[in-house]
Amino acid sequence: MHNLLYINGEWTGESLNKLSVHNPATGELISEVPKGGKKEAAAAVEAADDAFRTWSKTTAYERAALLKKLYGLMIENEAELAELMTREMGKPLSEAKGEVHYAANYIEWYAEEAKRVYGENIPTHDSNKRLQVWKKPVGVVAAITPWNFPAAMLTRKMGPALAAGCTVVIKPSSETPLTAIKLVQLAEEAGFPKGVINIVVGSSKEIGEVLLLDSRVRKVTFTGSTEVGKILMKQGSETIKKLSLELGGHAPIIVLDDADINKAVDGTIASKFRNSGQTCVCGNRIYVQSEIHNKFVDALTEKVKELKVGDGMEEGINIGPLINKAGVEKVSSHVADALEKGAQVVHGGEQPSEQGNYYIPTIIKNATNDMLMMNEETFGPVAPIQKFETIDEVIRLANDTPFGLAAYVFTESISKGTRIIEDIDFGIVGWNDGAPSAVQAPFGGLKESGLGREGGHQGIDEFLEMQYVSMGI
Ligand SMILES: NC(=O)c1ccc[n+]([C@@H]2O[C@H](COP(=O)([O-])OP(=O)(O)OC[C@H]3O[C@@H](n4cnc5c(N)ncnc54)[C@H](O)[C@@H]3O)[C@@H](O)[C@H]2O)c1
Ligand SMILES: O=C[C@H](O)CS(=O)(=O)O
Repeated sequence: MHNLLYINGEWTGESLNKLSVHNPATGELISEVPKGGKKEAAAAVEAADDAFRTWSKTTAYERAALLKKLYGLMIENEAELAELMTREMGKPLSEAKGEVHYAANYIEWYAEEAKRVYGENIPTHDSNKRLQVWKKPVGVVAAITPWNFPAAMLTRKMGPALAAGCTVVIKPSSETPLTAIKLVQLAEEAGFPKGVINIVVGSSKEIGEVLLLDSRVRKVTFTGSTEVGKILMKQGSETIKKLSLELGGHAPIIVLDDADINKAVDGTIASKFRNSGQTCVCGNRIYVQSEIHNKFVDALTEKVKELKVGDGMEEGINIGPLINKAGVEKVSSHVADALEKGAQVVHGGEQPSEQGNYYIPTIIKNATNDMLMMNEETFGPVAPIQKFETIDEVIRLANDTPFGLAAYVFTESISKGTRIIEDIDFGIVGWNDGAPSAVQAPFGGLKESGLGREGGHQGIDEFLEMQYVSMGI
């Protein structure tokens, strides 16, 4: 099967100009994909709008059956999907296999949630009336996804949208379109009717304008940078789009003096270095209380030195390449800025060689709040450590950011942990846990990290409208 666009049940786009997909580890050309634009986006919206009339009338059980078939096909194709992800995005194969299951589990979870969309009976004030709340699918959904989790960020949207009875137009990142196209191929194989699922790859500005400005698109669900999220919010206001925004983060990791050092080190590594530090929930700044500071730095350094850097297709690799040269340049500039402002490199702090988009997993100490990496997403394998004295101080430091996605607290004290978590403004908190994400839990941020939640029973509400019905009898 070629890598094409999928619109109204047809694989199309052969005659269009192509965009190239390269392996970030080797630079090799993996595949070419048609570069779609306004025309293809408009055709996809048309197809999704037509299909909505029938798809929205299917039963929850019919939709659940198709989602379960797609789940089964994803698991059957785990190896191919994982290799595709590693080759187009760079993450180690072991992480890519994990993402296939994470992504498939969103499909399975929402196959069941489809059957639990309940309305309400409201106690009437008038014996001649009956009051009810009916739930209905919102309509045509545009799903715009990032490159760092090419499968999971798509199924976290596609799963609930389809389960609710919506139709979808997918716009994946041009860095990693192949995984998304493969998932749509599997959806076609599962038997989803034509027009229910459509995918358009290409000019994000052109495609985005169509998806955001066409009134037939009733919902836009976006995962990506806060900068782009703000653009989409402005565009969506033209037709009052329902919006879900899963945006950037800048997670603090807080380690108190009474922390279990092993939990704190293992949790920091899980949070910081997963996907080579290219996740929205990565710890971006590490605050360590003064008494435990040196012990924590030594223990973390010892573990980080064991992380192996290389091509994610090789056995035993923990840190793959960053997505592209720009990613490496951003990490290097953040490290250089920190060193200029007085930080010290404990381990790493450079590329292993000029070849490939690799960066050595890095530990930096004596970080201070004026450094770029303490304020902007580094999106790379760099762990800056700043010492603190009091709980009030670290709550102020943690909250001093426009972001509010994830945060991590390592303490064995129930009272201290509760006090900190109550006072920090983040949508997701790992308490002695560096990997909190789970399909059954609501994922999302506060402040400039986004709007709405994905995952959990809350995630399907983003694709439903409620209708209040007052019935005279
Ligand atoms: N909160 C979350 O769940 C979450 C998850 C993953 C990544 N992210 C964030 O995403 C960012 C990294 O991903 P990225 O580099 O792909 O982000 P990005 O914002 O550059 O791109 C995300 C998607 O938006 C598209 N896009 C870009 N400009 C657009 C426009 N004007 N109109 C329509 N679409 C447009 C891109 O092509 C891509 O498909 C980081 O900030 C990371 O924190 C957040
Ligand atoms: O990068 C953002 C992803 O949502 C991370 S997670 O795999 O969902 O934790």
